Amino acid sequence: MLQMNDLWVKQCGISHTGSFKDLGMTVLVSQVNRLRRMKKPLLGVGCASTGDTSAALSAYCAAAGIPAIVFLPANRISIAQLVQPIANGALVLSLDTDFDGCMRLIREVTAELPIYLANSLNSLRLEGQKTAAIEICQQFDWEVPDWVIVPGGNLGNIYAFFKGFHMCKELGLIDRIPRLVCAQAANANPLYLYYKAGWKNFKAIKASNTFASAIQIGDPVSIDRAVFALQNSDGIVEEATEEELMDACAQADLTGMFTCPHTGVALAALIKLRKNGVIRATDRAVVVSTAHGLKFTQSKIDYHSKAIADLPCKFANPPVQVANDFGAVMDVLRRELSLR
Ligand SMILES: N[C@@H](CCOP(=O)(O)O)C(=O)O
Repeated sequence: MLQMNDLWVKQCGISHTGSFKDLGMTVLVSQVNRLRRMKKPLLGVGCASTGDTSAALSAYCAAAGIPAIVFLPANRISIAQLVQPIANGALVLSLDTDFDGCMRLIREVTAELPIYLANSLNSLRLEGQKTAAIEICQQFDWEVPDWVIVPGGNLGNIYAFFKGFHMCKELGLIDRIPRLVCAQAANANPLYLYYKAGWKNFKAIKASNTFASAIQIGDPVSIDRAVFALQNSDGIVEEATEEELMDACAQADLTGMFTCPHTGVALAALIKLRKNGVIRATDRAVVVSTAHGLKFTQSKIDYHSKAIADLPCKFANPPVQVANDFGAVMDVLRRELSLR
């Protein structure tokens, strides 16, 4: 469909807690562990989260015996993401606000109490996350891809990728930095709007509901870093509607992947940029897959059951209800298999 022969997906979500957040959180929690051994007075480590950061923080804090405190927007994250910090023994505050509200609160709280802030405005996180960029270079034997497409919400990750590529270039391991694309959900697109306005007058927005709930963020903490990364990599910002991102996920899953909606946003951006000729058929492009699709089964079930209002769900593959009867089963098989 895209007629590309050098297209890759960098799987950053097939990891211990099922998202790329593991890369940076191991670095941050290791440092906190060291601070505690040095008897620095820390009550614990805290974050605001849309579900992945909190899962990573809780897991590594549990392993290190450090109290974790997570602020989550009530009813805005998946069940799988909610149960991760609960199971790992974190103190979970489910707040009647969105992610941006949680972020404001945790910043106020950590200014008041000796709780170490674990969101990606802490550069230790980005030091860990940048290793994905180094790995991409290494996996291509230090040949730089033309494009790297990263979903963006709080916007630390796009900067972490830039940092990783920039470091490789400084070290002489690669000769250029790939063009970065930050892909946002159209329902949560403050960076896209800023880009379209020629980087003039950034305005935080109220993010609307999106299936890509982990990037449902209207006031990203790393906005300036993201702009720096994009401006210094001849970067682009693209957006994807709910229909585009869910269709892109479903199409990708047909290849054997099991994508999360945020990866769907990046894939939808790729499809658009390929269709309008910005990305060429022969370009080497890497789409960053940020989380495991198993964290987002409800939206996939709803899609494949065609149970989403106003979404045609073009690639739905609903299960066929059949009576417990040999003839009925044979009829279905004959009908369905002739269609595939
Ligand atoms: N998508 C994030 C939101 C928090 O962002 P972070 O960059 O500060 O970790 C999440 O999973 O919580």
